[in-house]
Amino acid sequence: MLELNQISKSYKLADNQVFPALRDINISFKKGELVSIIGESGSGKSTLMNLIGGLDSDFTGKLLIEGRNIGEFSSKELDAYRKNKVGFVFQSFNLIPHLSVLDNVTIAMTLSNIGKSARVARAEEILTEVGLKDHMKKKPNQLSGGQKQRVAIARALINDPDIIIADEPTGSLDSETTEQILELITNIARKGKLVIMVTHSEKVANHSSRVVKIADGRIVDDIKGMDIGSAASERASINKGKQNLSMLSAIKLALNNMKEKMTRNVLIAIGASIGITSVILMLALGNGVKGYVTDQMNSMTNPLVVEVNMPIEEEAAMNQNEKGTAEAPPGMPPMDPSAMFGSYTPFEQKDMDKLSDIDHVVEVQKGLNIMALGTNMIQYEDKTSQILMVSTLSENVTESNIAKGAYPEKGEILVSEAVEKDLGQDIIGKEVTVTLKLNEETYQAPLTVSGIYTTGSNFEGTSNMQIMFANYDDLVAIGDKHDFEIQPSTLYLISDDVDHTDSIRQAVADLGYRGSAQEMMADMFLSMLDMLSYVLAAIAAISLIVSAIMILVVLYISVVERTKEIGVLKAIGARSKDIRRIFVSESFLIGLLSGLMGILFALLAMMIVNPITTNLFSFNLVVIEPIYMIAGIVISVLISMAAGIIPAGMAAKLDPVESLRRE
Ligand SMILES: Nc1ncnc2c1ncn2[C@@H]1O[C@H](COP(=O)(O)OP(=O)(O)OP(=O)(O)O)[C@@H](O)[C@H]1O
Repeated sequence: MLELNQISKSYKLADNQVFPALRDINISFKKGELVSIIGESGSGKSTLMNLIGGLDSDFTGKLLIEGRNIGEFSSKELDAYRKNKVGFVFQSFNLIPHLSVLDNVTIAMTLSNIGKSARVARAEEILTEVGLKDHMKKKPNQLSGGQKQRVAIARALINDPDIIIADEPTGSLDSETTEQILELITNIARKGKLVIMVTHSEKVANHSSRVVKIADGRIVDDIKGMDIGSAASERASINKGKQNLSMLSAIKLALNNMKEKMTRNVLIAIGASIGITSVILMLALGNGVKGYVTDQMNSMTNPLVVEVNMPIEEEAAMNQNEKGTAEAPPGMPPMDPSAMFGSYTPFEQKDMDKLSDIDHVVEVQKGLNIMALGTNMIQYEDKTSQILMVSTLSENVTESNIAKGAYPEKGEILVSEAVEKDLGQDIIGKEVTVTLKLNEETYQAPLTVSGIYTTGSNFEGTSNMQIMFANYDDLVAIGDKHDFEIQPSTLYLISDDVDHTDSIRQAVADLGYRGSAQEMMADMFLSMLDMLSYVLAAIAAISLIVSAIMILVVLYISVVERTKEIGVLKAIGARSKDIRRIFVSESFLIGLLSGLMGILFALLAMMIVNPITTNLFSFNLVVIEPIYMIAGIVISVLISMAAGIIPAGMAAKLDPVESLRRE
C-alpha cells in the first residue's frame, strides 16, 4: 500500500549548508499493520511521518501510495491526499480550542463542503466508536487528556482514511489512559487501516505488529511485533466530497474565531467605525446644508424666473473701488459695483435677442437694480429713509413677499420693513417723495407705498436693509421726463416650465452673463461647503487608513496566535485557498461590524445634532440618505478586506510542518 524507495531528505541550513535528516530509506507498509517507529530524539522520526503524511513533499526518492509517487503530486492532489487518505493524531492533540467537539471532528468534512446533517450523522457514528457520543457539544478545554486524544482520533478517522499517522499519541497521557488509547488505535489497525505511530515508549511499541527503529536518518531495525489480529474491515459509506470549503462555511468558521476574541474584535470595530462615521456624516452634512440653501433660494425667488446681469467688467469694478462705493453693506452679498445709475453696463437689444433665443424662454422682462449709499432716498412728511437698493418689480417679487398691504400697481412702490421703520407704521397708502440720482443728476417723483416687502427667508441680512421696489415703467417715465433714457441693468427670463429653469440658467452662464446676487452667494456658500467637505473627507481618509492598519495588525496577531491551528487545518486537508478564505472572511466580518457601528454612530450624531439646528436655524443639518449608509458599509468592508489581504496571504503561505512544530 505504501512504499518508500530511496527516500532522502535534507534540511537547508544557513550558509548553504544542508542537514541530512533521512538517508536512503527503503521500506513498505501493508494495510492492517500497526507500526511503531522508534528511535533517539533527533533521529528523523517526525521528518519521516511528515513525508508519509503529505505535509512535506520536498524529498528525493519515490514515495509510492498505491503505486503513485507523492513527490510528483500537484498541490491540489496533495491537499486531497491529506484530506481523504491520511488522518493525523498528535501528541499535544492539537484540537481547535474555539470549536466544539463536534466541529473539531467534522472540520475536514466542512472543508469539503459537506452538509450539516451528513456531518452530524458521521460524527455521531465516529464519536460513538471512540466513546464520546455524549460530549459532542463540549469545547476541548472541558475534556480530560484521554478524551481530547479520542476527539483527535475521531477527527483523524472522520474521512475514513487508509493511513493513520500518530506522532506520540500517548506521550501526554497517564498509563491507564495510554492503555485505552492504544486499544483504540490497535482496533483501527485491526479493521484494515495502516497505522504508523511514533513512540518513545517501549511498552507502547510492544503493542504493535511491527517495530521500525531509526537512527541518524537510517532504518537500523525492522522487526515483527505481536499479532494484533484482524477484524472485518468496515469501510464507512461516506461522501468524501469533491468540493471545497464554501464561502458560507468560511464565514461561519471566521465568526467562531471572532467570538473567541470578542472584546478585541468589538474594540477594533469601534476604532474602525470612526472613519465610517465621518464618511457618512460628511455626506449627510453636505446634503443637509445643500438642501437648506436650495430651499432658501427657492423661497426667495420665483422658480420660473432666471435673473441675468451683465458680466462684471474688470475696469469698471476697479474704478468703482477707487470711488469707494463698491463695498457691499454688511449682510449683503457682493454686488456688481457697476450697477450704479449712470455707470453700469446696460443690456442692449442684441443681448436681449440672444437671451430670448434660449430654448424654453417665453418672455424677457427688463429690470433695474441700483445700489447706492446716501444718494437715493424716500421722504414722507419730515422723515427720511436712505435707500440702499432701488429695484424694479419682477416675477421674482411675488405675493409671498408682501408682508402687509398689496402688490404695487402703476405709480406705486413696495418698501422693506427697514424703510417702514424709518418712515412710520402708517406709511401704506401714503404718497411719498422718491429721490433718485440718475446720470449724476438728482430727480424727484411722487409715488405711493402700496405694501411692505419681506424676503420670506431666513437670510436676516436682507430684511434689515432699506429696499424699494418700483415698476420698471415708472422709473423709465421718471427718466423720460428728464430726457434720460433708462436701460435695463438686469433682465428676467421667464421659463415655460420649472424643469427648464436650470437649463436656461446654464445657457445664460454659457453666454457669459451673470446670475443673481443670491445665486452668486449661494454658489459661494456651496463652494465653501465643498471645501469643508474636503476637510472632512481628509479626516475620514486618515481615519480609514488608521483603521486599515489597525485591522491589519489585529489580523496579523491573529495569524501568529493561530499558527498551530493553521498547521492542523492544513494537515487535515485545508488548501492554502481555504485558509486565506477563512481570514478574508474574518476581515470581511470586522468590516461589516465596523460599518454597522459607523452607521449607528452617524445616526446617533444625527439624533443629537438635528434637534439643536432645528431649534436654532429651523433646519436639519445632518440628512442621512440610505445610499450613504450603504456606501459606509461598502467602504468599510472593502477597506477591511484590503487590510486583510496581507495577513490572510501570510496565513495561507504558512508551512504546515513548521506551523505544527510551533509551540
Ligand atoms: N526545519 C528544520 N531545519 C533544520 N533541521 C531540522 C528541521 N527539522 C528537523 N531538523 C533536524 O532533523 C533531525 C530529525 O528531526 P526530527 O524532528 O525528525 O526528529 P525526531 O526523531 O522526530 O525527534 P524527537 O523524537 O525528538 O521528536 C533533527 O536533527 C533535527 O534537528
